[in-house]
Amino acid sequence: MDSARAVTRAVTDFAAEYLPDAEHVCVGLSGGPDSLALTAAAVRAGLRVTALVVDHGLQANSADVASTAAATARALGAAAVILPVRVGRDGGLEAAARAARYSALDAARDGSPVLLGHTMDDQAETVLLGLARGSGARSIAGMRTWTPPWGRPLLGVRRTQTAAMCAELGLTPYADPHNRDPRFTRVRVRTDVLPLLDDVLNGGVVEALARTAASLRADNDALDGLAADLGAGAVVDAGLEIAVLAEAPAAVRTRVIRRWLLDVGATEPTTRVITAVDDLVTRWHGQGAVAIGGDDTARREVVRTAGLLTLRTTLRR
Ligand SMILES: Nc1ncnc2c1ncn2[C@@H]1O[C@H](COP(=O)(O)OP(=O)(O)OP(=O)(O)O)[C@@H](O)[C@H]1O
Repeated sequence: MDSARAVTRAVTDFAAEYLPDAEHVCVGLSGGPDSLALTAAAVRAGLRVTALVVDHGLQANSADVASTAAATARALGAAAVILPVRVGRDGGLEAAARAARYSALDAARDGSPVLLGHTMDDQAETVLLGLARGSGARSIAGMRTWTPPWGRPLLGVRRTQTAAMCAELGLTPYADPHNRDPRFTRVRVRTDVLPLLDDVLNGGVVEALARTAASLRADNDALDGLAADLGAGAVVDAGLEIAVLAEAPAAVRTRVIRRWLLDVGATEPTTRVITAVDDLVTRWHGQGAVAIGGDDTARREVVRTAGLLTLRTTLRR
């Protein structure tokens, strides 16, 4: 029962640190080994647990998978709710399924935190993929343990441990064929790239990548703090003062710009938009504008005028 004990300990430690007052938690349960082990561990940790099982309706057997997962959760001593969702096609199937899943979990959680079964292996895959794609520090920093209402108690746990816990408890997790389908980049990273890299470097690669993520998160947090201080002094009449911004290093400037864009109502700004707005600060003299989207009725731009970045909304005819 070594793995069951280790995984349960991870959940107990997580709950003590982040949810000292919570008696009820939800668990996002796909039926796979990670979230099944998480559900069992949360019950064993003494929490009152409701397993939320999202049925994306994308595979012929999805309703059976969901009801088996829910039944297993009930047998473990948790309550279980199945949430059928309709998945659109916006931004690709995987992204649409993820968006539908998170919004269903959020709608069903009823004020409770939701624990997710991401493991150290997921973290390592995210870091490696981010590095290979030239992503910024924010995405290479990987997932956080606690971004309310989402908790990830298993980020320090290996996937081998969740599988072993399921075996120890006699649980049969669902083996999602997607998780073995080599057409998915992440699957190739998991099955081909990481094992090879681990072999070449004599082991420890997953742990090392997770350490990289953790140290980047610490650096990011420090830069976020500096940016918050600078941003507080740079906002004038809902605009951003260029002179204050221009003195700061790029990592701080771009953070102030991102925060300000969010505050003035931009949806999650892309790196391209942030870089273009930053160019208004560092390269433009006089006037300039960057489109930041909008909708059918209005066009939105960031404009540089008289030492200030401001948001301009123009109604479309
Ligand atoms: N259909 C689902 N219903 C509820 N929660 C889900 C669902 N799919 C994923 N999740 C949650 O998100 C986490 C990460 O999802 P991901 O797709 O990476 O995992 P997975 O392949 O389903 O593996 P596992 O179930 O073993 O965690 C899961 O551990 C689970 O907590």
